[in-house]
Amino acid sequence: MKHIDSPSTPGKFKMEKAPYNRLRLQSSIAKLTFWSLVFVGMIFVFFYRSPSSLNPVSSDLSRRSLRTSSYSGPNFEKKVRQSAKPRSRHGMSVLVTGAAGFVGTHVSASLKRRGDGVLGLDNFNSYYDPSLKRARQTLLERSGVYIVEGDINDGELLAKLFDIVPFTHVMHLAAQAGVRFAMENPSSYVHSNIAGLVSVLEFCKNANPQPAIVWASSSSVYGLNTKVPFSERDRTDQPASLYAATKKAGEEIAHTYNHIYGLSLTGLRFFTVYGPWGRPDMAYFFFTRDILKGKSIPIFEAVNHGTVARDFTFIEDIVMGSLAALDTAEKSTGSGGKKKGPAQLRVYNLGNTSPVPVGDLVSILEKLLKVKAKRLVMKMPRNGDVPFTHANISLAERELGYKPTTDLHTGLKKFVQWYLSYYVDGKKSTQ
Ligand SMILES: O=C(O)[C@H]1O[C@H](OP(=O)(O)OP(=O)(O)OC[C@H]2O[C@@H](n3ccc(=O)[nH]c3=O)[C@H](O)[C@@H]2O)[C@H](O)[C@@H](O)[C@@H]1O
Repeated sequence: MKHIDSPSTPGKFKMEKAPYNRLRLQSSIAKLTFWSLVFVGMIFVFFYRSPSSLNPVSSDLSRRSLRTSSYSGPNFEKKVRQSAKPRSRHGMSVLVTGAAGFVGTHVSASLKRRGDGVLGLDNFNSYYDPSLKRARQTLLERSGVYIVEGDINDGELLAKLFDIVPFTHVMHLAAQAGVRFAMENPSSYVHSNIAGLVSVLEFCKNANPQPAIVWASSSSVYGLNTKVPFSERDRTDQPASLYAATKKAGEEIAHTYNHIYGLSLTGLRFFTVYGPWGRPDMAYFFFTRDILKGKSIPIFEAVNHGTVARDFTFIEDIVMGSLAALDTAEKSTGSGGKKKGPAQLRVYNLGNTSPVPVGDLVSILEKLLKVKAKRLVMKMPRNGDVPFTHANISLAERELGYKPTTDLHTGLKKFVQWYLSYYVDGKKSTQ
């Protein structure tokens, strides 16, 4: 019995008599078959049905390959090609990152309207109400702009898009925005504004032909500077928030990619952009919501009851400046990741050059909404805000023909009209 129980014991098997041996052999084959089936079954269960928590790496890979599979196929490629195709041979083919964002939507629509090809990319994150981003997407789709849903850090996806389309330009607007949120979620700023920028530049540098890149920097890079108006020649080494620090880092990274790889790079320092389809995290937007709801609104003041002011800039002026930056961008000089000669490297202020105190912004909103605001004046919290911004725009005027034409009252009137039709008449939730 002992031998039957241990059939594989070497040496002892030879000692058995012949009929008994045959019986043992049959029994061994049956057992071997049984255990082989069990083993194969276990392998199947392990690889195909294991819960993701058991193997995070492989589950992440399989998730990614599932996602990537929705980025392939003739239908996907056709939509991408069609959207990115300019109307005429001389038009641009622009990849707009952050296309479902506030500035991204307006820039994409304007480019498409004038005949350029536009492909959008956006991850539709939930930093603010994603349904607003979806509504912007619907708007763009109606005008023929397709937005691919994906992240700028997804190398496989970027490779695919650059494979399908030889973009002439990249308008890089995807970013983690907002000055104060950086204290709540610092890593999201590093992920989007630094790692994400590098990811985009890596693909641009390797592309053949290399596109010219225009991207969103920020007025916040002037940080704690006191000399006004802020000029591009001023120092930018004292940021007041992590947001500002990541935008400043972006400008240095742009220098590096221009220097090593010959990428044509233009950074636009936007000054507190506002307008229809804007961002609900910005003061003018949630002040409007809260005034209408009868809620009090916190109005910050600087030390010694000093006024806090912003160079609020209307979205249509920003769009004009952004398109002018694309139109005047020279070609990148590199090819296949190698620099062939010096390339353009530019930075411009896009502001309105007339700062308005936040209290005055509230007064304009009160008139437009015909509702008195419950003002709660308070000391500016130490959360990354700066007391004032004021752009010197002479460089953009000279080189881009940039000339803002909308004052705060006119711009807010357009915003309020949109807000009322979207949220009140359209019965959308304000959250
Ligand atoms: O120009 C820029 O670079 C930046 O402009 C805005 O940042 P910010 O100017 O701080 O815009 P808001 O957050 O809308 O604040 C506008 C003004 O309202 C003030 N504020 C804000 C919030 C609040 O509760 N109360 C209040 O008085 C702020 O101090 C600021 O002076 C954007 O949020 C940034 O993403 C952008 O990069």
